[in-house]
Amino acid sequence: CVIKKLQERTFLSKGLDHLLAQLEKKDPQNFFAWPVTDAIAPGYSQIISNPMDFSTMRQKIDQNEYKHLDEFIADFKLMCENAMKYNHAETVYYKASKKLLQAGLKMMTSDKLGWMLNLVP
Ligand SMILES: COc1ccc(OC)c(-c2cc(C(C)=O)n3cccnc23)c1
Repeated sequence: CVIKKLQERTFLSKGLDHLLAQLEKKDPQNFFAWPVTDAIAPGYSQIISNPMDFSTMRQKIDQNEYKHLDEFIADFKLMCENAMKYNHAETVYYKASKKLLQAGLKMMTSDKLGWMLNLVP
């Protein structure tokens, strides 16, 4: 019923809020906090067709755009993979994104989160 759907929705967004906060702590330099601009990364918008960053993920949580945990995980992976595509392997950004991806996926795919995987069918 509608009430149950709404309850599940807020339950999921509470869980995603918590996950996002944990992920943001793993980016102390705030390289992933905001959209990357062509001003700071020449040609970025030509190379990266689907940009993603933590502030956009926050917006999507607040607008209930994530129906499942795996959609949230897909955006997190997209954000990290963009950084590994645009930046060369020896850059601080490539290294930070590789480390963030590994630590983030480890945290999100642990069995502790099983309860979130089947929320909001
Ligand atoms: C040096 O301080 C900042 C501050 C914010 C940034 O992105 C939001 C970035 C940044 C973040 C990135 C990424 C994530 O590719 N990047 C790539 C090239 C040049 N700068 C960046 C760097």
